[in-house]
Amino acid sequence: MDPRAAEIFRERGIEVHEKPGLSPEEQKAIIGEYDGLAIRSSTKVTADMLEAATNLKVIGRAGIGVDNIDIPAATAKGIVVMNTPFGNSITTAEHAIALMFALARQLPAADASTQAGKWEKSKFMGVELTGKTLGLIGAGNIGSIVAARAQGLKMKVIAFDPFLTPERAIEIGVEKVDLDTLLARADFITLHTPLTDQTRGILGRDALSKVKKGVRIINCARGGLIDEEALKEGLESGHIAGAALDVFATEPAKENALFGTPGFISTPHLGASTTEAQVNVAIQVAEQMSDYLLLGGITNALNSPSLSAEEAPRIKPYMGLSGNLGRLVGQVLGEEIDSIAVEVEGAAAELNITPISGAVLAGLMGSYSDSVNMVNAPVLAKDRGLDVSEVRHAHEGDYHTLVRVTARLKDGNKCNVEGTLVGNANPRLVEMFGVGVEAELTGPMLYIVNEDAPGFIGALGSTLGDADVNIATFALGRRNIGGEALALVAIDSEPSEKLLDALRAIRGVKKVVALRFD
Ligand SMILES: NC(=O)c1ccc[n+]([C@@H]2O[C@H](COP(=O)([O-])OP(=O)(O)OC[C@H]3O[C@@H](n4cnc5c(N)ncnc54)[C@H](O)[C@@H]3O)[C@@H](O)[C@H]2O)c1
Ligand SMILES: O=C(O)[C@H](O)COP(=O)(O)O
Repeated sequence: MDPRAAEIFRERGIEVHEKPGLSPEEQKAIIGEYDGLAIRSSTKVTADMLEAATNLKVIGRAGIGVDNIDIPAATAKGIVVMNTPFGNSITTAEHAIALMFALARQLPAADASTQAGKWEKSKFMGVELTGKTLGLIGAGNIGSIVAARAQGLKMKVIAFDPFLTPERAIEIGVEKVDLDTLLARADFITLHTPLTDQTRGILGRDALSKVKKGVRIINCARGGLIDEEALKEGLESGHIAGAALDVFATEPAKENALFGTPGFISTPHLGASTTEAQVNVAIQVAEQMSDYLLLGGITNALNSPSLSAEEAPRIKPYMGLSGNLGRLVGQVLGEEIDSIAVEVEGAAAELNITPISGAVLAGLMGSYSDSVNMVNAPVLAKDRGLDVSEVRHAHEGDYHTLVRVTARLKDGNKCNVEGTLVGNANPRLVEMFGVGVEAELTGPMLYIVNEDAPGFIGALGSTLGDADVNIATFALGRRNIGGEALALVAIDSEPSEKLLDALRAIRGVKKVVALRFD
């Protein structure tokens, strides 16, 4: 990785250890010490390695492809995975074009022959690119840059990409076609898709049997996209005139069946290897990871919503409020919850709602599992079949800003809690289950539901006093005189089971739940 990455981490006050060339076992042995991991393509981040990553918060890929990272395993551990999706795209597109020229004019073989003193002028007859058809498989960032360069070379560009909209195809000047049409028409084929379960082997034996005779194939994306054995057979039979691979099914490719095949050209995964691209991705990955570790800003994450470093400080107090509202609902209603709605009102409606609902979920799911955060909470919630919806109300109600969490229970009933920020900074519960009650949710607390009758507060005070438990704050609310009342009592020490039983035995008490907040 370019040294600028380490410089940026250090400039921002983050200690950096550079550890090139470690074996997977050595990586696993030390990963537990680190908050962040910055990598290129050769580091494999497996579920096994992540098991030992007890402090890891973020993985930064200085590059585009993330097929070397087990993202579901990282997500399950609450680790953000980021890449730098644009930093090396021009460089990689240029490499694809370079390989296309190299194939058209057999440059590597001609160079080797000339330097060997052979002067084989008649052997190296080439083909022109002008007027030829280039087939793009994948027309995203890199594919569209390749298209623009190829159009400059007067090539006709056709593209197979199921996610390419007709409007975008017009914008980048390519004809959208299906894969079979591309295989039948293209004089040159270049691959620019990620390696996924859908794209693995996209140029397999069957597809390679359908290509136009004399086609030349370029792969600067990922090795697993092409069946290398079938490609070799196609080159040997002469049906395929040439192939240039920058990437291989197994890397480093120190041995490969394709080596030495006529018409075959290779480079050692150099697509992103220019000074400019490496500086770009190093700067981006270090800035993004530092923003996350120091400010909570999230950019280019593959498993978490974005949150700019500028917005993160404005959202931060809401995260505390929302996390505690989720925690309150989770601790009181627990397994009864069927779905959750997160509503924001007033000033909160101007903010990005996704991290707010993520914090609610993290608080709620934290009452069922350990090590829950915004990254893994949505996955854990989905696993439990918990539906989550988000609603934004621009109008201001009784409070200038409000977050409301409504839990729909399995029996169909709905319960809601609401909170605001006092002075835009201090989280405060303002309503619980339809009862107005103002409380700061902090530390150990007791939630008590009782019949509104004289004597309850005295009995509660003496029961806590007898157990030597000090009351920090006390919030009360009731539905109506003599009806159901609720109390939220912050206490200075954790309540024992014996104390909870004693509280439950007070006359008129219907429910006592011990709560814990950050
Ligand atoms: N050789 C290198 O050094 C190098 C450098 C950078 C990137 N890469 C590889 O290039 C890939 C593409 O990068 P990008 O920035 O263009 O990504 P991108 O996400 O911008 O574009 C990928 C395109 O592939 C399309 N796609 C997805 N599934 C497809 C399918 N089944 N069939 C056809 N098209 C499909 C997507 O719709 C998208 O348009 C990366 O994922 C990475 O693996 C390699
Ligand atoms: O996906 C990418 O960005 C490229 O494959 C670059 O990989 P590298 O980090 O090995 O240059």
